[in-house]
Formats: sequence, structure tokens, C-alpha cells
Amino acid sequence: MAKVLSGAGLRGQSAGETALCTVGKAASGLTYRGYDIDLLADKASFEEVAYLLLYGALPNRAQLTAYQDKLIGLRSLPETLKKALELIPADAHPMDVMRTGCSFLGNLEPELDAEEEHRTANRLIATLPAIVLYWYRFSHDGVRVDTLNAQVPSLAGHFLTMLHDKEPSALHTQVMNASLILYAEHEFNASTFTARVCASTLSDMYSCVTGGIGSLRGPLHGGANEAAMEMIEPWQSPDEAEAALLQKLANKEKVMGFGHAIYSERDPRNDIIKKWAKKLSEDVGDDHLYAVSERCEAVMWREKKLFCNADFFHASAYRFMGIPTKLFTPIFVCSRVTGWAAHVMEQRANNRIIRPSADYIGPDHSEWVDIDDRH
Ligand SMILES: CC(=O)SCCNC(=O)CCNC(=O)[C@H](O)C(C)(C)COP(=O)(O)OP(=O)(O)OC[C@H]1O[C@@H](n2cnc3c(N)ncnc32)[C@H](O)[C@@H]1OP(=O)(O)O
Ligand SMILES: O=C([O-])CC(=O)C(=O)O
Repeated sequence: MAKVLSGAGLRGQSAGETALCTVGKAASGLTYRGYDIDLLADKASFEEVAYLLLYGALPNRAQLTAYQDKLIGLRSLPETLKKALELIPADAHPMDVMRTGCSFLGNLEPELDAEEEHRTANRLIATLPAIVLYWYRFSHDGVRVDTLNAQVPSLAGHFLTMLHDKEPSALHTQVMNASLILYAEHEFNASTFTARVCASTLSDMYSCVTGGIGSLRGPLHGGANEAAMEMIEPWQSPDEAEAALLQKLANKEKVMGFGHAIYSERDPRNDIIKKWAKKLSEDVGDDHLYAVSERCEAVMWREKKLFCNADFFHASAYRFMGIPTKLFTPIFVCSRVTGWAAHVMEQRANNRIIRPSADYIGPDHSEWVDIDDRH
């Protein structure tokens, strides 16, 4: 399933070792610590997967209960952070809010010693949903949401409750839980590699995660779920979608939510989120968005042999749950923080500063010219 990889962008080069994840290799093509993604998305809770990534093994029931309670206990935001979030304008991008929120928390509760790394990771997992939604609800609706929601055990339910002011349906909680699992970890992708490079200088966890957020934001990476929604939203029928896509391909435009740096034929996460998008489409009585998405998938494969990556059907799934488009990539952050943190810990445990070389392509020798003599 993996491509033959070579060329720019460090493609095809191993940049280190990991025990966390395989991409494009065994079984379904994606495993977390040896567990197949299909199995995890079907059977696990996001908290179980976070525990697996951070502590190295699946928790037993008592460990999982204790871990869920720990995360609930870490959910509340400090008042100073809430005040800072209230200063950010409503037209800011939520990914910028998360970058600032993460960094700001690092000022209030710095990670002074790497021995605190699990505590810092768990604090970020517990607070990132509230960081984005406290700001979003305050700046858009003038509401100061409850960032604790102690009666809602799962992070999936906590996110949706803060967004919609009511506890979500069982279906929405289930889909959100699966989505958080699908996005949790993906080997040496750009944002994780950013976090690892930062960790390799012996920097703190907040800096590593803040850097990861910045890398995830771009539309060639996590930002593609938002960009895919913006692309398909105006299309009212599959035929309209097909015509517009063919035009984009003729213009040599990148089509967001398609293709992958490592997978060659399919992204194993797509089948899973696509199945949930279909179920949600039936649940809300959607009459075109799912059909438009399916047509895009067929056209891109027929024309270019390009397949949907994890982001494409996430767009319609999130829309069917009433999630505003600009909160799509922030959900990815709420999930991927587990992978970033686990990679930071792995890097620290066997560290050498990451410092590759470059092929120099500039002039051999440049003559000095005094400033007043320059053109
Ligand atoms: C969760 C995630 O982060 S998944 C990735 C999310 N990103 C996107 O969906 C953005 C759209 N996709 C892309 O831009 C790319 O497929 C990437 C960034 C994911 C991977 O990039 P690369 O590894 O460079 O892609 P790859 O080597 O397979 O490209 C091969 C060819 O297909 C083209 N191609 C790849 N993806 C697309 C696309 N989505 N739309 C149109 N053409 C594409 C490339 O331009 C390239 O054409 P060329 O040979 O004429 O230059
Ligand atoms: O692996 C990648 O390059 C991008 C990706 O799918 C992810 O980070 O989930």
C-alpha cells in the first residue's frame, strides 16, 4: 500500500525510529502500537487510545476509569487564560487561537522538568477543546461556557456539549469518538515531525505542541478538512460537483482532501469516516452533500487515481453534526495532541538533536561591496 518514495520533502527517507505507529505497512495500513485502526475505531474510546499512546499499553478497566477521572479533573481553564481568550477577536482563525491558548497555558503552568511530561500532556488533552470553544462561544455568542462539564465523561461529548449547549446524541458522541481516534496519530507527518524537532532541542512540551499546531494548520496537512468543506459546500448536485472538479483538474489546481504523501491507493481512515458520514447524512435527512462527496471520490479516482484521505469525508461528517467549518481543523488538534505528546516523550527518551544537512545551491564566492557602492 505504501508508495515508492523519493525526491524532495525528505520523501522516502527514514528520519528516526518509532514504536508508536505504522503507516502504509501491515494489515489495514495503519496501526497504533500494533493495533489495527479498524479495531481501535470500532472498539475503543478516545481516552483508551490516548492512554495507549502515552503509557504504552491499553488500560484495564480500573486504569481507564482513573484516567478518565484524571482528564475530567484537568479540564477547567485558569481564569487568566479565559481573560486572554476573551481578548482575541471573533474573526481570528481558531487554529491561531489554539496556538496562542496552548502557548499561554505554558506561561501559567510551565513544564519545568521533563518528569512532568505526562501531567503536561494530559493537561493539554483535557484543555484544548475548552481553549478553542471558550473563545468561540464567547466571541460569537457572548456565552462563557462551562469548561468542566463533569457530568459528560468523554472528551468527544465534552467538545460537542460546549459547542451546542446540550449533551449530544449517542450517535454524535460515537462519531466524534471515532473521529478523534482516527486523527490521533500518524507517524512522522509534518506536524509530528515539527514537534519532534522541537523536542530534540530539549525544549518544553508546550513549545512542541504549539509548533505542531502551526504545522497542522496548513491546507496541505490538517487544514484540508476545512478546505474540502469550502470546496464542496457550494455544489448543489453531484453533476455540478463533477463539472467543477473537472475544471479544477484542467486548471491543475490541488483538490483538497485527496492524495497522500505515503499511501498510494487508499487511506485506511477514509472507509471508516465515510461510513459514519453516510449514517449521519441519513440521520439528518441530507439530500445532496453526501452524494456530492461520493461523486467527488469517484471522479478523482477515475481521472487521476487520487483517493480520499482522512480529511475528505470528515468535512461532511462534521457538517452533519452542526460543527462550523472553521472548527474542523481544531478538532484535529484536540486529537493529534496525543500523538504529538507521545512522540515528544519518545524523542526525549532516546534523543539526539535533529539537525540534517542541506545541498547548497547558492553562489560559490560573493565579493563584498561597501553599502554606498551597492546598486
Ligand atoms: C490528514 C492529512 O494531513 S492528509 C493530507 C491532507 N492534504 C490534502 O488533502 C491536500 C491535497 N493533497 C495534496 O496536496 C498532496 O496529495 C499531499 C500534500 C497530501 C501529498 O503531496 P505529495 O506527496 O507531494 O503528492 P504526490 O507525490 O503523490 O503527488 C503526485 C502528483 O499528484 C498530484 N496531486 C497530489 N495530490 C493532488 C490533489 N489533491 N489534487 C490534485 N493533484 C494532486 C501532485 O501535484 C503530483 O503531480 P505532478 O507529478 O504533476 O507534480
Ligand atoms: O501522514 C501525513 O503525512 C499526513 C496525515 O495523514 C496525518 O498526519 O494524519
